[in-house]
Amino acid sequence: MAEPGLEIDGISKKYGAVVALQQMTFDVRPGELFGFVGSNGAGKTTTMRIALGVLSADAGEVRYAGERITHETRRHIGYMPEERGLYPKMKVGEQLTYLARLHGMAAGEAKASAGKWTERLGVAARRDDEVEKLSLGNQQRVQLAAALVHEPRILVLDEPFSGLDPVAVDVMSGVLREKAAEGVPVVFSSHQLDLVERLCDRIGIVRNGRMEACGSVPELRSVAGGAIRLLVDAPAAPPDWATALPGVRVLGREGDVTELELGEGGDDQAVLRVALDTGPVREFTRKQPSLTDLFRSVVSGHQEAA
Ligand SMILES: Nc1ncnc2c1ncn2[C@@H]1O[C@H](COP(=O)(O)OP(=O)(O)OP(=O)(O)O)[C@@H](O)[C@H]1O
Repeated sequence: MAEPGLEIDGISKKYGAVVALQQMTFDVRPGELFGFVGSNGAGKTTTMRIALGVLSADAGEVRYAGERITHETRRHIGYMPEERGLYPKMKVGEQLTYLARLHGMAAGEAKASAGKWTERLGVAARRDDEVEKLSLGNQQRVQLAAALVHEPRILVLDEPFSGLDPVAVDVMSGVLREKAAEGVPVVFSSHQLDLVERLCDRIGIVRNGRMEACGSVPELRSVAGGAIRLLVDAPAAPPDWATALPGVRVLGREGDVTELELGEGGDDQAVLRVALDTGPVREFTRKQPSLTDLFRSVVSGHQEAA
């Protein structure tokens, strides 16, 4: 069994009559980048707040390295809250140094760490500016620096990528990969599913406060099952070339590319032979469902992906 990292075990939470979490369970292993995805209101922020200890659970347990998480362990979590929590009137460098000191770093070490992370996140030139004078994207870089400045052993980030430009996304992705490579369990929530698919080792899909599906993208695909789709680029083929094939449903055609779904009795080799009979075949590929397709299928409760 893999070494335990951050474990969320059977967490339930109600806000008055609103059920926010029902037996939420998953784990983030050391060195793993875990993507936490779900519709608005699914329960991601609530889970993260409970992991951090700013909110208490009605039931369940959060563990780190096999032990129930305590006030002391929580000091080693780097957290990026959804509602961002910087002091707008404080200078970037001073603020980061202050936050590192709050987490127990010595003065010199805190200053050096603030310097290192502003450098790494591309905001070193803004160190002496007040946070409120920075653009939103740069404030977000500082917010990530605030989560990292005390060199945490666990990273919990609530939508760290929202509103970032593509370069900032690359910087942020690089830093998260680096922290994971150092053995830190990293969990972040996001609605940017392409990015989550590219970046994460495993993904948890949340629906109505429950973990509905959890695993790597190939694992999620194999659980979802579903029909095989083919893309066939046959430039000389007439528009109806595939309509009479048994077990084949034509989903659409864009330019020379026809998208097909194989059902009962459908045979990809028969499709290829018929396509070749029409002339050249430039592309013949199986189309894998993307994380967005899998998400839709889990959230809507249907196997059919868009
Ligand atoms: N302070 C609160 N008081 C009452 N209900 C709340 C409170 N915070 C969250 N909720 C409710 O709990 C549920 C889970 O919300 P949560 O913010 O955890 O979802 P989320 O997955 O982070 O959503 P989003 O993607 O929109 O940020 C929702 O039904 C929400 O309305």
